[in-house]
Amino acid sequence: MSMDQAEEIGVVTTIEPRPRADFVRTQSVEATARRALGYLNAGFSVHFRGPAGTGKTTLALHLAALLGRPMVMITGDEEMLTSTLVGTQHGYHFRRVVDRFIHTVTKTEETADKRWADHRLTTACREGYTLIYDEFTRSRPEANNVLLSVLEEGLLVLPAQNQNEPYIKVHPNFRVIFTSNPQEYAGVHDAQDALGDRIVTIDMGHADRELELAIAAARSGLPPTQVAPIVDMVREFRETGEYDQTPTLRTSIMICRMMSQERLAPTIEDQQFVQICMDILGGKSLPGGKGDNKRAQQQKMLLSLIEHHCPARSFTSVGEV
Ligand SMILES: Nc1ncnc2c1ncn2[C@@H]1O[C@H](COP(=O)(O)OP(=O)(O)OP(=O)(O)O)[C@@H](O)[C@H]1O
Repeated sequence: MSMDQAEEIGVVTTIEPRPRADFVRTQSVEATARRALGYLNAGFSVHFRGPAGTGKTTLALHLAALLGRPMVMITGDEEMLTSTLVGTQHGYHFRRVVDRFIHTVTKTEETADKRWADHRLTTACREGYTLIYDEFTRSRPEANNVLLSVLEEGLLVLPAQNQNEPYIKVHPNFRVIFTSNPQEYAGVHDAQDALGDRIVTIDMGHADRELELAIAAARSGLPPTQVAPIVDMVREFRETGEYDQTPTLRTSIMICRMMSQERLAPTIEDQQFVQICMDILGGKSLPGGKGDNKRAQQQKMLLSLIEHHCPARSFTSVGEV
């Protein structure tokens, strides 16, 4: 049964967040985490806003682990409705009464009631869980409006269909950690002013060199000396602006993990290493049309970046280090 199907019948799957063993804490990460935790402890919800691959979701999960409450997660999208967040009525509940006293008579009475099922927001508000609402600006503002009274008055107003319970009082431990990417151009709605006014927004930029290096080393298991040329190459590529899709932290992690798996040394002499870099870095640009030499120029630029940061014979293979 999928998570959505389970929710349809009123079972919300929660996660017990645990600190990740490979979570990297540099001074800059600690400083952002401390700031955000201060707001959360004061009863506010926070919003990490920044481009793709800047560590927003990872930090949100880390903070959820520090809050020590069960967690539910939602990812915003265009199809999101208030009922997807809050809950809905589903199926029929049948009741049958059979008259067993007079054997010759079978009296059957049937009633059918629609049943209400809480969805993730309602469960989190009721139980005081942490809600991570990833990419919340992909949802239409009308769907998110239900959060206004949750965050301001501490009341979750339930739809009229749920006649037994018009609203619930939000548990004092309930918090939301939002993330959004303002650079996405497709299917994103500006965060409504009213919602933005109720949450603390912290802007996240691309990781500094120290952080990118530490994350790429932690996620690949390679020593920092092996990771440094890759991180420097990706960072220089990022600065050129010569791509259609920004090479993020994930680009550094991918190349380093491939090096670790294939036991490759970061040198232009290694054909397999060069091919992996060309695949991963080259994929950041859209293919040019026939006769378009943009692609050829870009490949030349990438090769010279590789040569500059990973020159011949600068390293032995990973296995020999
Ligand atoms: N402090 C950290 N420690 C370890 N790994 C990290 C850390 N921050 C980010 N990462 C890693 O960097 C990558 C990008 O991070 P993450 O997915 O959190 O970014 P994001 O900003 O949420 O991206 P997107 O907007 O594309 O979802 C992931 O592989 C993540 O595991």
